[in-house]
Amino acid sequence: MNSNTDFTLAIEDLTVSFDGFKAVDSLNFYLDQNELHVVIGPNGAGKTTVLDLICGKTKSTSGSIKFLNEELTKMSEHEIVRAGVGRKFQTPSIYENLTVLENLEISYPYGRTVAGSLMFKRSSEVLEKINQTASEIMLQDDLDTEAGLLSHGQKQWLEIGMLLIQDPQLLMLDEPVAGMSVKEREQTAELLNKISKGRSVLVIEHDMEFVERIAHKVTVLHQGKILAAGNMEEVQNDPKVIEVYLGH
Ligand SMILES: Nc1ncnc2c1ncn2[C@@H]1O[C@H](COP(=O)(O)OP(=O)(O)OP(=O)(O)O)[C@@H](O)[C@H]1O
Repeated sequence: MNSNTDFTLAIEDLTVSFDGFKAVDSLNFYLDQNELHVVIGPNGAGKTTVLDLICGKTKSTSGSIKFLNEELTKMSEHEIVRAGVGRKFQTPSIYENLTVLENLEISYPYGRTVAGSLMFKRSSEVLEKINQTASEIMLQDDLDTEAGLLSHGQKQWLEIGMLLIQDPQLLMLDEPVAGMSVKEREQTAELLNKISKGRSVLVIEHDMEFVERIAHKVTVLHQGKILAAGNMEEVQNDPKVIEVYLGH
């Protein structure tokens, strides 16, 4: 067994059964700081379930998930967010009729409710953080734009910004470029490369061109287990991976 202390995230022997069906089966998985790790694999492989387990949405049947040495399997979803885990789902959950600035402000960790944070007086510190986040997500010129008017890609970036403003040490993204234009994909690749510095990023993705652009490491899941792991080249040339996933 690895020593957990060196990793941002250390998953050991993690299993979840749904009515006897093991969606995740004795999984071992480690993530370093500054690492951008992509999980790929066929439909039903267990990718989303792994993210659900990490963020506490699904409870494990057995095994351990250590994040910065805290055991996540014992914590509620809320506690896991506060411990520094941010997760972006496929469909954006931004507030369409609020501006970009207001969306970012709502997500600032001082206010946990919409009403609470809107009533809070904006301090220069908060504004500075909002501006810094907006430029990171390429929306610095859209602070006063209603979120509903943004392009599909910009909405996805805004949601990433709403997570970034909370300074998560682990950011998880489920198919972040689905539905994006070619240009937006390129910009998202740059964005993810930037934001993996100083934290860990875990991405589920099917678009192999995008995976190639961003991944430091790739893990291939199949039937709840790791089929292969390594850098993109190793994984792409693995006959098992070609057989169950890339060859299709
Ligand atoms: N809450 C649940 N109850 C029962 N079965 C579930 C539950 N969640 C997931 N599963 C099953 O676990 C398996 C893994 O699903 P999961 O969504 O993690 O796969 P995935 O790799 O993310 O697939 P996709 O690429 O299609 O999103 C599937 O067979 C799914 O039906």
